Amino acid sequence: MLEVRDVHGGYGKMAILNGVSCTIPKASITTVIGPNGAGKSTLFKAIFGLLNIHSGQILLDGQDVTRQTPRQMIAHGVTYVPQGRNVVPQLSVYHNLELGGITAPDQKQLKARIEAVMDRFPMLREFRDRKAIELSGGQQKQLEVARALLLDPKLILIDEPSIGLSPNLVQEVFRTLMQLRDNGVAVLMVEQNAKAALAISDYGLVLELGQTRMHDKASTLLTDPRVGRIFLGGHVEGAT
Ligand SMILES: Nc1ncnc2c1ncn2[C@@H]1O[C@H](COP(=O)(O)OP(=O)(O)OP(=O)(O)O)[C@@H](O)[C@H]1O
Repeated sequence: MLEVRDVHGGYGKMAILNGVSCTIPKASITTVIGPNGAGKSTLFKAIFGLLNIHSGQILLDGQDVTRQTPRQMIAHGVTYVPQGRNVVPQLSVYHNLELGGITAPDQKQLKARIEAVMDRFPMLREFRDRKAIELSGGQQKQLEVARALLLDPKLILIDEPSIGLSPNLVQEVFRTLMQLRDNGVAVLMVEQNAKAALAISDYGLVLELGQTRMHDKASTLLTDPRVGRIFLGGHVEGAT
């Protein structure tokens, strides 16, 4: 579905991505791992049209989408859930969903789509009139994911979904991502919690110094001693 071909780019003239390549199939989860500053979040910005791309190509279903704007990427079926808390804290859950749908290409369908995402996340229906700030961290992340789903994405880019969440809530968010995968969505996530993320992923992408170092099945990376040694502090099972 998504193909990133030898992308170089950065902020202004400063190069951060120095040759990133990967292929993201439909109905799959890929986790991007790598040391701090490796360019993981920058890769997402490159895909979503928020970065100055110096060279290389980004293809979506075979179509060249390099240097498209975020609005165009949304129209192509790509959504981006940035790092941190992105809900409007003082607004209700329902109002947050309405706001999230503002950029949806088909506004007539918005109400029906909100109903559909509330069917998918019954918690949101239960708390529809509650202020977003009153939800737990995991529930707020689910609200963000639900908001992204209003745009009917085929590819969702999600940056550090587990940050600040307790282990139970992390599992809840991961389950949501697995459900999306089972419904045909491609998920590309950056996650510090690399071992847990790879365990629910189909593929892993290892970035270092803005370059693709490894791109393989998640199960292969999980048992690769290099991954454990370099990026996970030796915590991956089987690593020496
Ligand atoms: N808006 C920006 N302007 C200039 N430089 C930036 C900007 N955002 C990030 N950078 C730089 O780009 C490099 C890569 O940052 P990026 O956030 O992509 O790394 P990362 O792999 O996601 O790191 P982390 O795991 O710490 O989140 C860093 O050196 C960072 O300082």
